[in-house]
This record gives sequence, structure tokens and C-alpha cells, in this order.
Amino acid sequence: MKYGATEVLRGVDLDIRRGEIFALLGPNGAGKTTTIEILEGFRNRSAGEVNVLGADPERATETWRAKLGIVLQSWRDHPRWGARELLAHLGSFYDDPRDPDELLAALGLTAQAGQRVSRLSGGQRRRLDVALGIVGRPELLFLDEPTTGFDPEARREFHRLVGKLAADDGITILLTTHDLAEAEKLAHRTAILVAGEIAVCGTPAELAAAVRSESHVRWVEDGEERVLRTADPSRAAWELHRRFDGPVPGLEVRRPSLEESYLSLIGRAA
Ligand SMILES: Nc1ncnc2c1ncn2[C@@H]1O[C@H](COP(=O)(O)OP(=O)(O)OP(=O)(O)O)[C@@H](O)[C@H]1O
Repeated sequence: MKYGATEVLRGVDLDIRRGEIFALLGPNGAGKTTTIEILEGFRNRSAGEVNVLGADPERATETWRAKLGIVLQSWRDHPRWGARELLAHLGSFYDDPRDPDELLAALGLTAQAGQRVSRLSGGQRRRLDVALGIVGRPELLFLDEPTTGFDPEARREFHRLVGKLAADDGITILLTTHDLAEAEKLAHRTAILVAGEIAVCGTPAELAAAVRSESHVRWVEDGEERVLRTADPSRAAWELHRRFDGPVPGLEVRRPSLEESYLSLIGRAA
């Protein structure tokens, strides 16, 4: 995908299954929003093939659009509408909308039903955004950085909600995030996008195995600290033990956390 002469996505090849929660993870500017905008039919691609729910988004019909739920990074419109009023209004465009009151209850927004959108807190606004995204009973839900600005409790609640939407309602969910822990917790599979390319794609376990970088083995020798970077720290420790013919002074083995490994992956490739 190019914006003018600048290529921002290269060789992105994704296959997302029905009923799956799939995360696109990557740093700012990696190309996450561009990717989902292409899939949503909001942006025409400069090259490549795309098929979403059996159709090319660039040539999609209104019937196809009605099967999508879209939650953008920020909606700035409708500040004067009440939460329930906005849900009922948007629902009226669909053949079989969800009941606004049931939706508000499911999202913990019953107390805010009559409140103007402009008076909701950030977390309440985001939950209303999701309610608006699912009012038309979509088959596929796009969530662009859904938990930005959430406190930890709101984030946990939101994760529970997304898990329920996939498990109970069979909705396929594609979300973007900067947060490795969020992708790990929420998604069945994650693709890490770095500078417009998929660096790694897989389940949380596959991600951990692929991303995990080398361990650091430290010890003291001739009064100086030595450091060895290795993928096989137990072998390195064993060899040191043999060389010292006993305990190794100041021996320390440290495996980087997944977060550290992810940061080094995006740092290296960016
Ligand atoms: N309309 C546009 N015209 C030109 N370049 C653009 C346009 N939109 C995005 N870009 C560039 O494309 C690249 C990918 O942007 P994109 O918004 O897809 O990234 P992102 O991963 O969603 O980032 P963020 O996490 O910051 O939202 C960036 O370098 C950005 O500057």
C-alpha cells in the first residue's frame, strides 16, 4: 500500500478465521489503521488482493456493509445526543437491531442512558462506541485501539466484554493495539506489524517463542563483570561451571520478559 510515493504496507498477508479474535499489534505508524481501513472499505489500496466476508471491500454493497461493526479511534460527532437516543437512531438503519436498553445494560451503561454523549467519561464513551458498533448485529467487528486511555479496571471489563462477544455471539473481532499484554490476553492470534510488514504472526505461545530474544549470562572473572548473550543460557552456565571447576563468581542468568523482547523487536526492525 502506498500513500503517494511512500510505501506504508508491504507483503501483508493475513487470513482471519470466523469467530476469531485477531489482534494487529505494532508501534505508532506501523500501518495498523491503514490495514483495517482497507479491510473496512474506507480506503482504496494501491495493490494486493482483499476478501472480507466474501467480497472485495472496494466493490462492496450496502448489504455487505451492514454485516460490519466499526469502532474507530475517535468519534467526534453527535455530542448533543443522549446515549440511548443515539443507539436507537443508529439501530433504526438496520433490519434487526439489538435492543438499545439491553445493549446499554450489557455494557454497564444503564445509568448513562439519558446522558449526553459529550458528558460521558472516556471509558464510558468507548463502551458506547462498542455498543454503536454492535447495534446492527455485525458478523465482523473492527476495534481500532479500543482501550486507549482506560484505567486497568475499565480495561479488564472491556476485555471480558470482547471475549464474550466472540464466545457467545460468534462475532469475528479484529482489533488494533500498541499493547503486547492486551494482545496476549485477548486475542486468539496476533500479527505484529513493524514498519508496514508482518514481523510475527501466531497464538500467544507462538508469539512468545518467536519474539523471545537472547538471555544475558553475567559473571565475574579477573575482577571484571562479563556478559554473554545467548539463546541457550543453561548450556552457557554449565560450560562456565565446568571452566571454573565449581561455582561461578557472581553468576546471574536473566531471560528478557516478553515485553522487553517485543520492544527490542520493534526497535530493531523500525
Ligand atoms: N492519509 C495519509 N497520507 C499519507 N500518509 C499517511 C496517511 N495515513 C497514514 N499515513 C502514514 O502511513 C503510515 C502508517 O500509518 P497508520 O495510521 O496506518 O499507522 P498505525 O499503525 O495505525 O499508527 P498509530 O498506532 O499511530 O495509530 C505512517 O507512516 C503514516 O504517517
